[in-house]
Amino acid sequence: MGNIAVIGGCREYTGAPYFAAISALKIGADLSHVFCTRDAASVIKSYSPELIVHPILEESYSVRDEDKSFILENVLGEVDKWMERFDCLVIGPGLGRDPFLLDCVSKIIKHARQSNVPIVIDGDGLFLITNWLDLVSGYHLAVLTPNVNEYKRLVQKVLSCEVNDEDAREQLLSLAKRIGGVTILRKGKADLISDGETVESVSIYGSPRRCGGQGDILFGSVAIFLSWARQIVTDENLSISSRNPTMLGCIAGSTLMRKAASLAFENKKRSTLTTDIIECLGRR
Ligand SMILES: NC(=O)C1=CN([C@@H]2O[C@H](COP(=O)(O)OP(=O)(O)OC[C@H]3O[C@@H](n4cnc5c(N)ncnc54)[C@H](O)[C@@H]3O)[C@@H](O)[C@H]2O)[C@@H](O)CC1
Ligand SMILES: Nc1ncnc2c1ncn2[C@@H]1O[C@H](COP(=O)(O)OP(=O)(O)OP(=O)(O)O)[C@@H](O)[C@H]1O
Ligand SMILES: [Mg+2]
Repeated sequence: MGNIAVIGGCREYTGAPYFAAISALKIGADLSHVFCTRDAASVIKSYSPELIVHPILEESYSVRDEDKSFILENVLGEVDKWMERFDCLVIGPGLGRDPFLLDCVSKIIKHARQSNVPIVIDGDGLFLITNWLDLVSGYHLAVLTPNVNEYKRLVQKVLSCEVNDEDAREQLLSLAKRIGGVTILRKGKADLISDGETVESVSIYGSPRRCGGQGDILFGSVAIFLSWARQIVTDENLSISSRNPTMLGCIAGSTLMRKAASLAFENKKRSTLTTDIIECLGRR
């Protein structure tokens, strides 16, 4: 039922990549890998024996200038060894913004694209692509999942204007079109999703609580649902829909995340945490 790889996790953030990877696993993925920095790896491993953790990324502070190209090659070699086994790459949870690290990640995105592996990008991955749009522009298997701030930065950069909530659907449609038909899931009170062709909205009741990490559950979920939707759409015998698999993945991920958050809130009220929501992913 799919293998997912999360590229993220550095000295500051170890929760975000864990939330994304464990969510994919709990929803039904066979394996979840995490590619992170050395500092983050043993912390992430200690949260769960279920995850496969690769401590291969490096931040500038731990690398001498003369070693950078060698390390870059090494990182790419390690990720490439696994690339063909991945059904989706999840890029950005807790990645941080170190320039050398982001340089490595942009090369990983290029390789994933060459191999036709879908990529879901969030958090610091969005910071990277907002500055280097060519990395995803025109790639139909790319999904961006911006929160309120990340969306604002994307709109300013790509459309050279401010966010227009009066005409939210039209603006999202033109944004997705301008980035060459990538799929964008704009998170908020209602989640709006567009691939530049159509716009869908998911507004089932979620949770009034906003604990950090809910976005990470969401895009771990989108990754696994998108890989299933892609199999269904491409397998003639299973064909139940001609819809864009990235749109289907976003709709399913958003619906499940909101439902799980509402179940968790019924129980834990204001003290609901991301781990409580993850516990509800498999509930009915
Ligand atoms: N435990 C962890 O390790 C976590 C790490 N995270 C990582 O932290 C880094 C920064 O992510 P952030 O999510 O802080 O991104 P940003 O730095 O863009 O901050 C988003 C802020 O906007 C606020 N916000 C959300 N919806 C809003 C609305 N409708 N109106 C007004 N404010 C709103 C949020 O409360 C948050 O403070 C990323 O690398 C991310 O992956 C987060 O995913 C949270 C959990
Ligand atoms: N006002 C809201 N009401 C209900 N659900 C919401 C609201 N805002 C966001 N959500 C839901 O919470 C999930 C995460 O969105 P959010 O905007 O919190 O992302 P984020 O800031 O990236 O989160 P994170 O803290 O994990 O980085 C989305 O699935 C979205 O549907
Ligand atoms: Mg986020």
